[in-house]
Amino acid sequence: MPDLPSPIIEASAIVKDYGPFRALHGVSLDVGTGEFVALVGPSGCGKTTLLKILAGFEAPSRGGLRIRGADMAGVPAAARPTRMVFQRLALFPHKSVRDNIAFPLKLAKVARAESEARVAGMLRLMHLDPAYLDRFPAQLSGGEQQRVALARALVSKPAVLLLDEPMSALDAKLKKSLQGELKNLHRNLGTSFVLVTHDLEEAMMLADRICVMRGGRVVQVGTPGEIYYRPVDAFVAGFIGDTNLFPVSTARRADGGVSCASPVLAAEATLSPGQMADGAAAGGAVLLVRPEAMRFVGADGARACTLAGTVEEYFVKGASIQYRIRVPGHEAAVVMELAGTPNLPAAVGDAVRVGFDPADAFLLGA
Ligand SMILES: Nc1ncnc2c1ncn2[C@@H]1O[C@H](COP(=O)(O)OP(=O)(O)OP(=O)(O)O)[C@@H](O)[C@H]1O
Repeated sequence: MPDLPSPIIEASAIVKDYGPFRALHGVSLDVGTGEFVALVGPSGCGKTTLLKILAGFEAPSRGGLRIRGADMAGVPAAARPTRMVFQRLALFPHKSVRDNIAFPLKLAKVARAESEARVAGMLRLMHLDPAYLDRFPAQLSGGEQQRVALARALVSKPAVLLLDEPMSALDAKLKKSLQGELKNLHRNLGTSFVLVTHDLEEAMMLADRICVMRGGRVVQVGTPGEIYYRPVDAFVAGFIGDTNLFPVSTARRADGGVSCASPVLAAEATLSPGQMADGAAAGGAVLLVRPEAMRFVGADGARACTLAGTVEEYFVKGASIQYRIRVPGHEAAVVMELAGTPNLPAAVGDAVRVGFDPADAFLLGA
C-alpha cells in the first residue's frame, strides 16, 4: 500500500448508538491530506452516519475524531473545516444562484467585492454560465443544481468536502460528466474528499482508497486495485463487481503456496504465497476468479483449470460481452466477460469449456 499522506481526518473507534440501536461498532478511519476516499457498503451499514459524524451533524456516542490534528469533540459543524453536499439538494429555493453560492461567505461576513469575485470563480470552476446567477434553483436542471450545491460547498475553501451520494439522482450521462468534474476538482483543489456512494464503479473510478463497510464496521480499506484483486473475504469480493467464487479444498505446498482442488475443476490450481488472503488456506476456502480472467478454451484444456458447462445466457454490452455458463456441480452460473466482438463465440445452449490462468486467481477464507 502507498504511504498515506499525513492524515487530515483521524477517526478512532467511533461508536454511534441511536437509542438501543448501534449503527457504528467502533469505526476507525484515517483520511490523508488531499486524499479521495469513498465509503461503500450495503444499505444501512452506517456510511451516512459516519459522514454526519465527520461533518459534526451527529455526535459519536464513543470514540475520538481529530481533523487537522484538533479534537472535534463539541465543535459544531459550522466551525469545522468541512462542508457537506447532500444526496437531496439542499439549495435554498427562494434564493438566486448567486445568493445560494454566496451564503457561506455572507455568514462569514466576507466583504462584498471579495464575495463576488469568489462566486464568479466558483462559476468558472463548475462550468456554470454567469447568466445563471440570477436564476432560482427550480430554473436549473438537476445536474446544474448539483453543481451549484458543489459551488456553495467549495466557496468557503473547506479542507474536507463530504459528499453523500451527490450524483445518485442524476441520469447516467449527466452522472458521468459530473464524475469527471469531481475528479478534476479534486486534482486541482488539493481538498480532501470523502464520498458516500452506492455506485461501486464510481468508487473505483474516483477514489484513491475505498472503505468497505458492513453492519456498522469497516471490513477493508484499500486502493481500488487492492479491493478488487485482493479482497479480504468473499463479502468484499462479491460486493465489488461480478465475481466467480469456487469452493475448494486446499493443501499447503513446500514453497509456501497452496494447491486448490474442486470437483468442478479439471485440474488443481496452484497458487503462490502472494495469492491468498490472510488465513485463507486454513479450513475451507474459495477461489476468486474475476469474470474478465475467464475465457473459452478448446477440448485440449481438459487437463488445466477449466470447467465444462452450457451457455445459459449472454449479454452484448458493446465494449464487452458477458457470458453466463451453467456448470453441473457449481451453484451459481460462471460469469465471463470477454472483449466485445461482432462475431459471437458461442450461443445459448452450446456446450462449452471455460478456464482461467491460476495466476489470475486469489484464495479467500470460506
Ligand atoms: N436518526 C436515526 N435514528 C435511528 N436510527 C437511525 C438514525 N439514522 C440512521 N439510523 C439507522 O442507522 C443505520 C445506519 O444508517 P445510515 O444512514 O448511516 O446507513 P447508510 O449506510 O448510509 O445507508 P444507505 O446506503 O441506505 O443510505 C440504519 O440501520 C438506520 O436505520
